Amino acid sequence: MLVTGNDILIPARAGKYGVAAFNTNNMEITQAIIHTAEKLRSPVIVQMSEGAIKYGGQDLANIVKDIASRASVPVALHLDHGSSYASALNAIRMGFTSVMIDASHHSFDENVAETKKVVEAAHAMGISVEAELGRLGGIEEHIVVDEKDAFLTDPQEAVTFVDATGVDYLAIAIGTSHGAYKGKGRPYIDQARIEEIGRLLAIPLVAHGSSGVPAEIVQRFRDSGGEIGDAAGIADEDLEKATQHGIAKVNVDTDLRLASTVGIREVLKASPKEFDPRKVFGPARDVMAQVIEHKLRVLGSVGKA
Ligand SMILES: O=C(COP(=O)(O)O)NO
Ligand SMILES: [Ca+2]
Ligand code: NA
Ligand SMILES: [Zn+2]
Repeated sequence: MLVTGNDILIPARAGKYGVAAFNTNNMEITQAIIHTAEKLRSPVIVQMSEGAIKYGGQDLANIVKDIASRASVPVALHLDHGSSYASALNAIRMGFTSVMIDASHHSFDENVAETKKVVEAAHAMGISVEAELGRLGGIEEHIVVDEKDAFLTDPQEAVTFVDATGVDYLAIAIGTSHGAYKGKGRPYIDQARIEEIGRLLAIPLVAHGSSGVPAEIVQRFRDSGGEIGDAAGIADEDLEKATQHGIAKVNVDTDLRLASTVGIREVLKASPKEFDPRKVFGPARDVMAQVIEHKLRVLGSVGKA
């Protein structure tokens, strides 16, 4: 069933498990996410960035809403990295049940002001809101945040921010970053910082940049003709630990991008004569389902629906 972000994340925070928020851009990605969540009796969040809305629009949002509404587990449709009040309201008009307003690259006061506006409007319509405090490294959609500017979330500031805005869940910068290159080798996750913020805030916390970039998928990507440098993602045990101290929503996009491309590359390489799209996109869906299953198990949301 299609529900709000709070319907999924408040129980997750209380139950000390993480709920994956997977980015989608088409039908097959959406099917892999929701069907795997149903198979494992897991709640799940399907999210669309502004780029995905540009790419698939209301057509894609309607595919997500339709599959979600018929699903046997709770599913929320979430706007990822909404860049403005207008963008958040547009998503709500499209039927999203959760929206992120990401004003973390602005000053603290501007972030508070923008977030407050979205919270008031969204709550008037029964929609949950995510905001962000602190800056991740890597590329945040259009904003490139280089390492020295990437700053981690201050626990006291987080309390002030949540009190001032009434936001439902808070994305915090704890060492993760977007994309396949999350720093040299295993990214350092500031667990002490998560524990401190989790002690001070009862609301669900959000970890962005949480793809694991599994070595096996990276190898298959290379073996099927893909080119990628020494990619690294967050370690499973770091993610598991974070969910014990308040992280309840865990954003994953890169892993599905890699998995779907592996599925497609392997078919095209093995069967040069193939041109039935179902034979190309079907395997993409299967590889994504494997990656999704692994993530749901790592986060502990299996059987929670
Ligand atoms: O934070 C993410 C995705 O992060 P990854 O690049 O690690 O999948 N989306 O908002
Ligand atoms: Ca941000
Ligand atoms: Na988000
Ligand atoms: Zn993100």
